[in-house]
Amino acid sequence: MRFTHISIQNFKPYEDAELDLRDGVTVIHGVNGSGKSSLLEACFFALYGSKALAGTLDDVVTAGADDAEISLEFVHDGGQYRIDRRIRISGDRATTAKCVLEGPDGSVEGARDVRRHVGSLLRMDAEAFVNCAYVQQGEVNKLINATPTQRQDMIDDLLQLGKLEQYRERAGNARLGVEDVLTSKRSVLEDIESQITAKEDEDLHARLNALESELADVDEKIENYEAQRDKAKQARDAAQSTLDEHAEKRERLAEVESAIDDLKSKVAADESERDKLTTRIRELGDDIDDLDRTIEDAVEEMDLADANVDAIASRREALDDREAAIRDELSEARTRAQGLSAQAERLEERADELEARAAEKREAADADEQTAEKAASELESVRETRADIESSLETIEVSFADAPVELGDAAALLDERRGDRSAVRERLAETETELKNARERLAEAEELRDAGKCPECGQPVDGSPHVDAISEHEDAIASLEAERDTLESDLEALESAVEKAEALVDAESRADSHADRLELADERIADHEETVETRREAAETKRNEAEALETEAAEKREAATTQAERAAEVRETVETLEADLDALDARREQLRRVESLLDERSDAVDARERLREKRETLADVNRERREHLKERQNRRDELRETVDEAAVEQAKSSKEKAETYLQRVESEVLPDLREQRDDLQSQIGGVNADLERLDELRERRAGLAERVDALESLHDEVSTLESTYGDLRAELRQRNVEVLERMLNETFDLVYGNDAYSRIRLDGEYGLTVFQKDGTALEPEQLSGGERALFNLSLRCAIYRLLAEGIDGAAPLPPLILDEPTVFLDTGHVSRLVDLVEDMQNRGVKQILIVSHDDELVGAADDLVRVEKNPTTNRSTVERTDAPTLENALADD
Ligand SMILES: Nc1ncnc2c1ncn2[C@@H]1O[C@H](COP(=O)(O)OP(=O)(O)OP(=O)(O)O)[C@@H](O)[C@H]1O
Ligand SMILES: [Zn+2]
Repeated sequence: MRFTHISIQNFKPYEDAELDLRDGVTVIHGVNGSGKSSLLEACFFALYGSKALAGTLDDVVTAGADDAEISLEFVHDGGQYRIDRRIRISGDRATTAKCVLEGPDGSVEGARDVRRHVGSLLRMDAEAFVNCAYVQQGEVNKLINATPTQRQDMIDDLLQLGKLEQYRERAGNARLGVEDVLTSKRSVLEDIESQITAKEDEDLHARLNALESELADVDEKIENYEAQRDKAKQARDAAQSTLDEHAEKRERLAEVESAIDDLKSKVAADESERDKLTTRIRELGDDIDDLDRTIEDAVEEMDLADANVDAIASRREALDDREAAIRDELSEARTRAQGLSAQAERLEERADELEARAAEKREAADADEQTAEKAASELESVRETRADIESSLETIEVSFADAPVELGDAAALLDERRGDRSAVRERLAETETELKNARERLAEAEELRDAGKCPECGQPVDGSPHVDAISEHEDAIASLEAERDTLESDLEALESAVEKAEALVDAESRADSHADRLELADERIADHEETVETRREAAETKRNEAEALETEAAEKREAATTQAERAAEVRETVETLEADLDALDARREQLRRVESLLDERSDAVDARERLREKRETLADVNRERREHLKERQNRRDELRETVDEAAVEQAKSSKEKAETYLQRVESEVLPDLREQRDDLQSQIGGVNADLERLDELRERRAGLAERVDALESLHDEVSTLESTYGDLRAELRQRNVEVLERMLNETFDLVYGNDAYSRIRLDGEYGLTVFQKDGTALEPEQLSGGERALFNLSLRCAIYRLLAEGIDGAAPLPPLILDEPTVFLDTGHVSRLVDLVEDMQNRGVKQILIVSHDDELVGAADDLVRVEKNPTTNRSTVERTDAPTLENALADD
């Protein structure tokens, strides 16, 4: 098997990488962390999916990417294969979104099916792949530290020796199964044999014979008893029929006798009934005679033409006619009485009404009269008042007789007087002022004169031009004083004149008011006079009207009395007519009585006729009965003669005997015997069943014995098979161990090339021991780090070689993959490693993939692949560089 192409997207540090892989040694190199191991992991993951991962699916998808795709192409056993996987992150989990394996036989889909298919194709699962072909980085001690059992399991598994163990186990299980069946069959066989022995000891045939002869005896007895029983039954039945016959006869006799009694009593009953009927008929005859007499009296009393229906009917018709006439008259009289009563009532009402109106009139007249009286008395007092006013007015007129003015001019006089007075007052005030001024001027002049100065101009004067002036002044004063006095007396006179005028004005105004009042009084007098007159007249008229009304009322009342009297008369007529009607009813009642008497009579006659018929019928019936009676009595006598009491007694006793016998045989003897028979039969059945069972057991024993023999030989075969598988595996393992030990020593010699150790031993239990030159043994763990790395590589290569030589034909091995094998190695040992790789190639390993940055290994490569990581994007790329020739290598140096 060889990888041919790997293509990855978003796988770990790779964004998008592709690489063709060829035969021979491919070395993948690059700096730490550039993505070398990831490239190998991608191949491994492509084959086995999540089983190839230490971590989870999420780890393979480039951080931040949504999905990763891996596609691996390889050739295997001459066929072309391709696996495509796509991992998608959905949510926070990664899932396999696509997984398809395409091969020459079609395609397989789904992660699980693809993994299984790859497992069976390569004959190894993910773990076996790691153990055999893929030496992962830093796993130097894995095989060394493993326990021998783990190693054994691992190598057995790789070499498919596990299958033999499986077969051996299956054979073992089969052996155990056979043993189980064999044991149970043997115990069944033993059980059956002991059952057979027990049955044989019972001597079943002798028992069967004894039981059968006993059964024959019992059967015979039963037959005898049954025959006896049948005879007894016949005897019992014969007696019974004799008894039944007699019983029937007696019954019939009793029937006849009771029929006779019955007839006799019926005859007697009917005879007494006939007697009763005769009495009743006679009584009815008497009743009819009585009725005839009563009817005759009534007819006579009522003066009826005849005592029959027609006479009664014609009389009833006459009565009806009479009644109709009376009723007509009555209804007329009632109407009239009613009319008259109503008239009387209406007249009374009218009289009442008229009287009431007369009373009203009288009341109104009284009221008028009163009003008139009141007006008359008021008229009187108004007249007195008027006289008073008149006299007051006269007094005032008298007071004007010596007045300067006429009545009516007082106001003008007062105005004149007041005008005069104010003129005088003015002149008086002026005069007084003039007087005052004159006096002042006199005083000044006198002063100046006394001071010798001109009293007029103030100039000093000697004596007198101006003495005259003083006297002038004194004259003026005197005249003024005189004028003033006159004015003052004038004023006084005028004052009194004004007062007088004022009194006149006052009197004049009083005279006016008296005149007004006088006018008013006159008006009132007129009013009152009119009232007195009209009211008195009205009262008179009303009284006259009242009188007239009262007269009319009296007339109406008289008429009412007349009509009421007439109504009473008519009512008397009504009563008479009603009495006539009652009399008619009484006549009718009498008619009905005669009618009912006639009915009663005819009923009685009918009844008497019916009773006579009945009596006749009874007589006929009794005649017939007597004949029957005679017949029955003859029959009874015949029956009495046939009854035989002695035969009945004998039949009774023989029936009793037969029944006692039957009772005993049927309820005791026969059931006992039958029980015995049933018991015997079931015993016989049991013995027969036992015999059958014995035959059956014998048959089964033969079958079982055969089966046990077969199982025993099968058990032997399976045991042989089991041990064969065990032996085969041990043998094969031993052979493998020997080969592996040889290859391990060869490889270790090749890579180590040191004389320190003589050899490595791999014992049958896969224990590993290293021997030093001096023969001392060392555990592999005791080796140095580098030695252990070499030892591990040797062991891995040995296993790979063993497998390659062992099974390569069946399933070509995958490429040998070494991840960083040089880690612990010094330069010398790196060249040894190169030798090992060449050796492996020479031994036919087609494809070897090595991750390394060691120059020497790089130099040994057929193909060189360079892995680089972009420091800024952190994305890895892969590229194939030319295979380094020696010159290239030297040139690089
Ligand atoms: N899921 C991932 N997404 C992105 N980068 C990843 C992821 N997983 C691993 N890496 C990166 O891949 C690199 C590891 O690659 P790898 O182990 O293949 O390197 P290497 O070349 O084998 O290194 P060394 O020489 O040290 O063995 C690391 O730098 C790591 O950061
Ligand atoms: Zn003078």
